Amino acid sequence: MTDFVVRPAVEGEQRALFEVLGRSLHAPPVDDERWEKRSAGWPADRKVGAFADKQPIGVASSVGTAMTVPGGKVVPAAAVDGVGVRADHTRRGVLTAMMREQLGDLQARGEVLAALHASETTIYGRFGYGIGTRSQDVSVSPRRARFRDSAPAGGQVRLISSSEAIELLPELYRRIGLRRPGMIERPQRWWSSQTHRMKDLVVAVHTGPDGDDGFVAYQPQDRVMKPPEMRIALAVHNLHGANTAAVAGLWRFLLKIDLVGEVRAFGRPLDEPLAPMLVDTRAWRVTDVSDELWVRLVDVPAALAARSYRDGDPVVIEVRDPFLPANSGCYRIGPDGAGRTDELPQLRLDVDVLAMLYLGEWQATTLAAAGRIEALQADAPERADELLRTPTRPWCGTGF
Ligand SMILES: CC(=O)SCCNC(=O)CCNC(=O)[C@H](O)C(C)(C)COP(=O)(O)OP(=O)(O)OC[C@H]1O[C@@H](n2cnc3c(N)ncnc32)[C@H](O)[C@@H]1OP(=O)(O)O
Repeated sequence: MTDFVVRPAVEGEQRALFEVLGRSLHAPPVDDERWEKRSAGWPADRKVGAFADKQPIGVASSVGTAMTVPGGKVVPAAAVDGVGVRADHTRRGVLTAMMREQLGDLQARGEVLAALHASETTIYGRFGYGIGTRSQDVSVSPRRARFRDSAPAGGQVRLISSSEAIELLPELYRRIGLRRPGMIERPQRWWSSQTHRMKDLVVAVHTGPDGDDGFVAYQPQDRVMKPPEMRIALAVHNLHGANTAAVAGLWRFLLKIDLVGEVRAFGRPLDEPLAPMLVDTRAWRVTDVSDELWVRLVDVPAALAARSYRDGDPVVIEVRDPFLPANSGCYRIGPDGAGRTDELPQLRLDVDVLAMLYLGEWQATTLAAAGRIEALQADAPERADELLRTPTRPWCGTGF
């Protein structure tokens, strides 16, 4: 029996919904001071609420953004950023009802994709989300990390204050931040939500031949400043460059800072080309690889039409989308683009699996071998790989 209602939140309900979210994520209660800091970044707009006896018991929030897709187009997208259900109301279908309401809202707004960072991998597949990007955490030893003569060099790095960072980074990110599939525009609200964090971070900017072209934000950790040990670790939370030279320049900077025993970087692209730049490749140690962005094709025809495809024989894919059935059907993808077709399918897959292929993270052959794709023609997975291949790994690089 449904004993709750799900509807868009209205003005005045924000704080109670924020509390529901916080509690579901085991955050401390929201006092006035904390709410003061967060309220501007938590408007009623784009919040779906669930209510039982008029009390809020669930929330699903999103922010409007845009995402780069393979080929370089940037499409309207939703960053789904706050989902929680009160612990005494879970497993009764509250999230399912909120997801239905939210996806309907995103469709109405004309958003082609939705994306989120999942707290658990078992939640979102049923709503059509699949792992669209993965990332790695690395630990680098500055003592061992010597760059080869062939590694990109040049450029300058300067430290800036947190108030300069608040001024400069939004514009810099706007110029350099959409270069890979999976990267998203950072709305002003995102930057505002980072303002209080920025004070704890050290920020450095890289300048290349065409001006500022990269930045890194890091934080000292595990401080040991007692002889004979004088060491800290640096935790890198954000490192973006317009090109490989800028990324390499920022890494060179981090790895030559005095008194640093380890540089830990979180959520880096899987194809960050740093290890092969080093004389001792084991100085670059991957400590974790995990799902980064879960992606949902909200409008499958528009999403497939927006990305580019490589040369190769076209493939007909049957997509099953029980949650948004209008997306279901057969699509022909080929070097000239993609669209609906009446032709017989050669591959059959669920919409969450299409999301795994869409940005180029996974190969159709891998997912067919795993039983996630049904190959109705034996060579169709290989042909799909050819068409969908991307020159760089997709990566988001923005937490939300
Ligand atoms: C983008 C983000 O914000 S990620 C953060 C997500 N939030 C959290 O992790 C906070 C803590 N957890 C919660 O608030 C809730 O448990 C939620 C939001 C994850 C799920 O809400 P619920 O209302 O319980 O989900 P709902 O009842 O609609 O479940 C739908 C299905 O998903 C399954 N499911 C839901 N949550 C989980 C989970 N954490 N692990 C495994 N299965 C799950 C249910 O068993 C159910 O399966 P069924 O359809 O086979 O019966």
